[in-house]
Amino acid sequence: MSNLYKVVFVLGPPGSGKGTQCALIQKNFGLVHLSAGDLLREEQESKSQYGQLIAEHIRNGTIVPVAITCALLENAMKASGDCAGFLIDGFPRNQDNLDGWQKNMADKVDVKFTLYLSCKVDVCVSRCLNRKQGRADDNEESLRKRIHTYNTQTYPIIEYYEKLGLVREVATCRDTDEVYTDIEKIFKEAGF
Ligand SMILES: Nc1ncnc2c1ncn2[C@@H]1O[C@H](COP(=O)(O)OP(=O)(O)OP(=O)(O)O)[C@@H](O)[C@H]1O
Ligand SMILES: Nc1ccn([C@H]2C[C@H](O)[C@@H](COP(=O)(O)O)O2)c(=O)n1
Ligand SMILES: [Mg+2]
Repeated sequence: MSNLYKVVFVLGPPGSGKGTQCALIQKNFGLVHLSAGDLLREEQESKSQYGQLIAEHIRNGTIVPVAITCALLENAMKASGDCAGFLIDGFPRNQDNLDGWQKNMADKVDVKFTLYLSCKVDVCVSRCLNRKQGRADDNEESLRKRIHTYNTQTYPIIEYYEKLGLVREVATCRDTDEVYTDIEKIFKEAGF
């Protein structure tokens, strides 16, 4: 039996429902949900030496250098104990994320596929503006920047995995339950 961590990346525009769907997958399949954005927000709040740098990137919708994010992800994976695998939400978000992951993690993990949650931009923006979680980047100006970063830097990463036959796309401009029904099939077919 392989000792490699099983990993599913979860990507999609801001507000497409990554966190919402990961919570359901975690509950029903026993994979551990690790949101790169949540880990960075926790690091920022912990008076880390990187706090200011992380806060600036989050406000500007730009991407934190991979050394920081990859270390947070690896530490969280090590701290998780036995589980069915990991849902890595919001990573790899750009070429720097992908390069850093390949360099440090490629030989420790088995990437099963990338779950791509697709959704129209206007629906995503409206969901974020109504989210009411007090996020510093859920405002119109930050959202414009986050969507620009998604279109120019994250979508090319989805295309990279698509060329490898590793993308499973689910449209999320529908009720949460309908979206999850499609996702459940994908995870069952993948043997989870
Ligand atoms: N299918 C859905 N229908 C309606 N609202 C939804 C749906 N999925 C998620 N939401 C709501 O939209 C908001 C954003 O969802 P969520 O936080 O899961 O998105 P996300 O992709 O993780 O966003 P981000 O990239 O900004 O972290 C939340 O308020 C959530 O409750
Ligand atoms: N790989 C990542 C993931 C997230 N961030 C930063 C920049 C994002 O705009 C912000 C919020 O992420 P979300 O919770 O929306 O997934 O966190 C990053 O720099 N690198
Ligand atoms: Mg999220």
